[in-house]
Amino acid sequence: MKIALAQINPIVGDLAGNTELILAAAREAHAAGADILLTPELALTGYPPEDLLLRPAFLQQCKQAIGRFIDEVDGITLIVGHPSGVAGDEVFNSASVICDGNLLGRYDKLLLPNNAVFDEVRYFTPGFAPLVFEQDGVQIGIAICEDIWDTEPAAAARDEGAELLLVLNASPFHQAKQETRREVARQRVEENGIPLVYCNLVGGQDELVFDGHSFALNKSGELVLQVPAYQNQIAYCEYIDGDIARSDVAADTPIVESIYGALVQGVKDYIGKNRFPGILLGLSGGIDSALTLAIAVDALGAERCHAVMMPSRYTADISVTDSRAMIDILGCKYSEIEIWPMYESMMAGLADEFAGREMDTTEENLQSRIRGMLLMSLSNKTGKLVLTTGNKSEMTTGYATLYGDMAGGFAVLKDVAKTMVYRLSNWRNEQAIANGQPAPIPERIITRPPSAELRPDQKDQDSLPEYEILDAILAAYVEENLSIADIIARGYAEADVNKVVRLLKINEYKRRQAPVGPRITERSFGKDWRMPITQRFTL
Ligand SMILES: Nc1ncnc2c1ncn2[C@@H]1O[C@H](COP(=O)(O)OP(=O)(O)OC[C@H]2O[C@@H]([n+]3cccc(C(=O)O)c3)[C@H](O)[C@@H]2O)[C@@H](O)[C@H]1O
Ligand SMILES: Nc1ncnc2c1ncn2[C@@H]1O[C@H](COP(=O)(O)OP(=O)(O)OP(=O)(O)O)[C@@H](O)[C@H]1O
Ligand SMILES: NC(=O)CC[C@H](N)C(=O)O
Repeated sequence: MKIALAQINPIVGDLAGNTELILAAAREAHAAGADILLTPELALTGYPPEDLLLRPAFLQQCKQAIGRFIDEVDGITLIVGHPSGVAGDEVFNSASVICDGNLLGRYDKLLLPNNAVFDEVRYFTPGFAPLVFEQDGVQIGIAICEDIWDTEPAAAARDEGAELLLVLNASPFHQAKQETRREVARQRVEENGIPLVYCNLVGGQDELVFDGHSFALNKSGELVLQVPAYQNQIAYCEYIDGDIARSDVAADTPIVESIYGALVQGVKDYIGKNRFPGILLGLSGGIDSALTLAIAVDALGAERCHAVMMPSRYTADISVTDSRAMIDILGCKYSEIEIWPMYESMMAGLADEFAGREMDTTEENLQSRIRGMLLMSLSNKTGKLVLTTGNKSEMTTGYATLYGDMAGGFAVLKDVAKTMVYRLSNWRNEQAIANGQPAPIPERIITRPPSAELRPDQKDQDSLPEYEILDAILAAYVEENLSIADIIARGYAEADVNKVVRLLKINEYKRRQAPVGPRITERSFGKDWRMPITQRFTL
């Protein structure tokens, strides 16, 4: 029995397009001799459909699409993920088994994740029974994503006679997630002694990135199929003599490469699925905007990227030289716009109001806001989306200007700490050199000390702890959820920990106004960070 896994990239809410995508996958898999086509979780709607699930018309159309699968899928058993039910009543997260004009059965997801980025209890009623169906004399059980993260659903399917478990998934990426998934799946295989096939989505959806990385484990728990990350493709494995035979096992993707891939996929799909002609960004000669541009060019091609250098009196000559050098390598559209005349004009307009007051961050922020305004004006005129460049360390400490460098539509590095910005930049350069291409990020952009260049001789580290320390404290507090005391007990200076946590707390309002950006860690400042802005808890 040949099983096809559709590692596809549906668009949330595009029921007609996704239906065609699934039908095309069924035709392709059938032509390749497959007996079964397994799709990802909620393949019909894309994942997560969020409050679309509350709209009666949406669920009604999902039902019609299932009718089309029943009418049109031919010669292959389709296992398709979709919502079922009636809005306002019971709605299930389901998988239908469809073959040659018949609906052989419907499975409803038993375990609904409601942690981290998941909200399934808001939308779905849990199912209550396993589904096991027969194909070519083999008893096949079904599970949907979270179902395999606990023991019972797989055991229930095995108790019903399943000899093989097929799992539909919408499992978003974060650092090292693939190892975790495989380990979870391996435990189910070990407990039940049956092989498992895991089909995951690929693609970006707002802040989530699905890396694909579909796989199969044989009954000994060995990896016998692994589909490469971020590839939109149909993969195949064979169930022979009671087990899955070894087929193509793609090598694991190293962490830095997998994060870079997630950022590229996130940008590509946000821009592509929202139909923007391209992107704009402010290129400063610093590492954050340089890395953001490299990612954008990899995602969209140089011709869809427009970098704008906006020097001021405080911009070092090397910032302009290095920006031009980067553009020479990447070949994207580039403009230079002097901001000092605008700054002086704004300051003249404010002179009476500011009379007798010292210079402070107001003037720094004004430069940032002029740049933000120029980029947004170019966006309005050209239809291109502005990418913001702030990283997670800056989003933690509030080291960014509202309506200034935070102005834009998609925050590429929002979940990438500054230390990871360096690792990604170095990796991208090394990868280019290894492929015989010029390194996209000029070396000096990586080696010079970071500066906002908003006043003379400014360096980020004048006002922030060293990034190594800042990022470690940030990861401990945000991702590991440790208390201030726990982090100090790890050996960090009390003053540093207190400073970082204080900055984190007082800047919640800024994060709430920030654009979405791809999630790459176990806890990003997105759906999985829901802190009150107005609050008094201090530990
Ligand atoms: N709780 C609250 N809820 C809602 N709004 C609140 C608020 N607290 C202040 N605000 C508002 O926010 C304003 C302060 O925020 P904002 O105007 O952004 O300004 P602010 O946070 O005071 O300053 C921005 C900081 O970011 C640094 N920066 C700027 C640009 C680029 C970079 C870089 O390296 O990338 C760094 C800059 O050097 C400065 O330290 C207040 O004036 C007030 O209007
Ligand atoms: N001279 C400039 N020209 C164009 N854009 C700029 C300029 N200066 C700052 N920006 C924009 O504002 C963002 C914030 O940059 P800033 O230089 O203040 O700090 P940063 O966080 O160190 O970023 P980077 O590493 O990109 O310089 C930059 O990434 C860039 O998009
Ligand atoms: N969609 C789901 O049920 C995903 C939940 C699962 N824990 C995962 O992240 O892979």
